[in-house]
Amino acid sequence: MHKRYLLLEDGSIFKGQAFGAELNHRIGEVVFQTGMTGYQETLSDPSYCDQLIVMTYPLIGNYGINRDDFETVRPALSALIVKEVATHPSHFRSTMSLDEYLTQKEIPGLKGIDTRRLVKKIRQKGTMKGVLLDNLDEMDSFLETINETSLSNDQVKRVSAAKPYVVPGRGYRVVLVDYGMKHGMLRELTERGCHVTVVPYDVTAQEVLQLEPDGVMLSNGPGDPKDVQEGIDLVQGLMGYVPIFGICLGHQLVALAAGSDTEPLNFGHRGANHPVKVVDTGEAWMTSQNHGYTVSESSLLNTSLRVTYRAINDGTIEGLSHQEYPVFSVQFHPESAPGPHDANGLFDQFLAMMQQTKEGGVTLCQNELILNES
Ligand SMILES: NC(=O)CC[C@H](N)C(=O)O
Repeated sequence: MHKRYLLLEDGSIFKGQAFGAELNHRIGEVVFQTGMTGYQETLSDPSYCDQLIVMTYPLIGNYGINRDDFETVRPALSALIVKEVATHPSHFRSTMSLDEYLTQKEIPGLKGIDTRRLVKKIRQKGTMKGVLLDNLDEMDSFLETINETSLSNDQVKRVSAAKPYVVPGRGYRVVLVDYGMKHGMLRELTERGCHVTVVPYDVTAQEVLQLEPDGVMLSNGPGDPKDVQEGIDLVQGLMGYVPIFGICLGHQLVALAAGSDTEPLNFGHRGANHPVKVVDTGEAWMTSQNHGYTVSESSLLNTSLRVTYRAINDGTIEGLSHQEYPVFSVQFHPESAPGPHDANGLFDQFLAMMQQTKEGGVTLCQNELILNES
C-alpha cells in the first residue's frame, strides 16, 4: 500500500493511501455522496461519469460487492475517495471486496484522508476539479493542467446504449431513452409488465413515434443537460404527441425543451435522504438524489410548467408538470437504488397517465402530423 494524494484546483492537497486500481490521472469534478449504504449502486450509476466521488460515511465496503446490486455493468466514475475501506466484508451475497472490484474495473481509490475536511471545503467553495496523484513532485505541473482543463461535454454519448434493445412485456409499450440509465428504471417498468424499448440518446422524435409507444421515459445521465441538444430536440418533438416521464437529467431536458433554463448548483445533491415537499399535498418524501444542476426558478415564467416538488433543504425545484400536455418529471430518483421508496408510486402515476391517454382522457396532437413529415 503506497501513498496517494488528492490535488484540488485551489491547490489544496489531501494525503492518504492508494487502494483499487493503478492511477490514471483522470481530472474530474470532486463531488460528495452522503449515503450511509448503497455504495455499489452509486459506483455503478453512470450519472457519476468523470467524477471523483467522496463518500461522507466513514466506513465503506463492509458488505462487499454482490452480483445483484449493479445499476450498470461499466462504472463510469473517475475515482472513489473514502475515509476507511473495510478489508473483510461480511454479507451472504458478497462475492468480492470493494478493493477487488475497483481493481478489476480499473478505478483508482484514495483512502485515509479527512473526508469531513474535504467535504466542508466543497460546501464552502463549491464543487471543484481534482486529480489523484501518487507522486507529490507532479503537483505543480498538475495544478497548471487542472486549471487549464475544461471538463468534457460528451459524457452522455459515452455512457448511453450504443444500439436499441427490447425487454419484452405484455403491458404498456414504453420507449426508454438511455442517457446513462440506471437499470432500476428499467426494472420498475418491467415489474409493471411494460414492453420496453431502450434507445440511444440521439434517437429522433420520428424514430420514437414509429415504435408507437404508449409512453416515453427519459432517464438520468451525466454532465450538463445543455450539452445534450439531441435530448432537448427529442422532447420538443414528442411533447404533446405521447405521454412523457423524465427523471433527473430527463427532468432537466423536459425543462429546457419547454423553454426554461438550468444552472449548476453550488455543490449538488447526492445522497439517499434528501427530503422533498409534495407541493399539492404538503407531504414530505425522503428521496434518493444525485444531481449537480437544477432548473432555474425564474426561467419558469412564461412556460407551461408548474412546480410539483421542492427540495426542503434549499428550496430548489425537484419536480415539474406540464399544464397542457401529459408530461411530468422529477429531479430526484423514484427508482431509488439506493435509497428510500417514498416516491416509487410515480411509476404507477406514469402507467395511469398512459392508460388515461389511451382511453382518450388526454388530448394529444395528431401523431400523423409528425410521422407524415418524413
Ligand atoms: N442523475 C442525473 O441524471 C444527473 C443529471 C445531471 N447530470 C446533473 O448532475 O444535474
